[in-house]
Amino acid sequence: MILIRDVRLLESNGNWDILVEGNRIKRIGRNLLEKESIDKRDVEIIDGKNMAAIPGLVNTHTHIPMTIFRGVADDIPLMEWLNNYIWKMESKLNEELVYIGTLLGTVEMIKSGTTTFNDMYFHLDGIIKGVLESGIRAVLSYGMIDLFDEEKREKEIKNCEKIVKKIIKMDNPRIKPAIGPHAPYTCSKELLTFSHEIAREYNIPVHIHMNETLNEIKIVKEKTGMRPFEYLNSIEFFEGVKVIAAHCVHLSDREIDIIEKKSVVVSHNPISNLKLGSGIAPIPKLLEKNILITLGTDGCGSNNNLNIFEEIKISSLIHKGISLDPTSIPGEVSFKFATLNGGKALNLEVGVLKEGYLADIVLVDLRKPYLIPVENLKSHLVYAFNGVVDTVLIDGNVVLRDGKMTNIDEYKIYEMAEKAYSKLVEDVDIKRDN
Ligand SMILES: C[C@H]1O[C@@H](n2cnc3c(N)ncnc32)[C@H](O)[C@@H]1O
Ligand SMILES: [Zn+2]
Repeated sequence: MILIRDVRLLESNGNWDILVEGNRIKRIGRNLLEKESIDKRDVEIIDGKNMAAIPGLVNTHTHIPMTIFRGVADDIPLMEWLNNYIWKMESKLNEELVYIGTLLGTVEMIKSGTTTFNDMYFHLDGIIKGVLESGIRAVLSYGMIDLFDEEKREKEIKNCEKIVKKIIKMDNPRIKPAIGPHAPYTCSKELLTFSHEIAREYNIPVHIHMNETLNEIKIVKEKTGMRPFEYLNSIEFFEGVKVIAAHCVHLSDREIDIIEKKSVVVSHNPISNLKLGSGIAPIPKLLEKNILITLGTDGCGSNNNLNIFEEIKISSLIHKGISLDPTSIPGEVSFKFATLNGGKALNLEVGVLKEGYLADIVLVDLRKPYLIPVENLKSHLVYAFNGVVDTVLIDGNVVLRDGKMTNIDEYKIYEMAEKAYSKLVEDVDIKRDN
């Protein structure tokens, strides 16, 4: 058991104790050591004085191994970015490079309070290894791209089935499977239909890029005569499955109706959308409907970090700015995007500090200048905090203590990641500035 003592909570005044048993929150109360007559020899005590406890944050859209692509290709449009840089470098990836990129990404996420991420990428064995070692929680999908080629499609389908079965067989509480058709402009109708069917068969979510840029909408319209959400709806893509749609930047009213009617979950990635010049998703409009909004960072090639606190802040400020309405997207709402809503989106009992929920808990040290006056802590976590957290529990295990990873050597990972990066760029002929 672990007892976090004397810690501040966001939703109630004063200090509290949180008792963790196994991988769940057993009790939240006061003087639990006495009340629950816990034998001191059976419990690890964490001193929560001068700390606040918040639910571990949820990042609903990442490509975690892209940490080793960070900074390679800034300031260029999406299609050029994908074709001339990213997809070239990805063709050189292997399990080892992906494993290292994943480790770096999990360290970065845990140190900034993210305890669950929803990922779409390749070489899943490397990602799984990194997730297992780091102690983080993940929903993992194999990113499928067939570019409308039948031979590629068969390969993608085989890979997808293999990985879903492997993750399910692992039966690890911290790793869940999802189905990851990349996007309607890179996946054939058959591959999209396969994705829907297998997601339904295994009752697992679908994770897909949707309506990120005007260009891709034009491509889909030329191919199908419909806008992306209309096209997917026409092949019953949303029937009976939960779809997490990343981006959703350029939407028609009809598409917004489909999102609402089919309970599509939106992963709003404001920083990636800004950095790639894709646009700004109409979040205030979506909030008028019954639509679940969550937050994602996308990959480090288009952000360039995995600090979801930045998405919380900017997903509030940006909409105030473009609507000229400072009451738009209040801080409490954007904080919920990355906590309560993230847990709902992924069907995980995370994102709330509540008895019975999974023990994914983040402790923030309040003795920081930007968290004073502490009374307005809820506001600071949205508008002032830099995301550097102190202690993190995931699935009831302490993975970060006093800002240091407990179970992996972070400095060794930084070295490994530097080597991985040099290997990656030396094999690939991409023009680089320096
Ligand atoms: C899983 C696949 O998605 C690609 N990828 C990474 N970022 C984006 C983005 N913003 N939009 C579309 N695809 C992206 C990865 O580079 C990989 O090829
Ligand atoms: Zn993406």
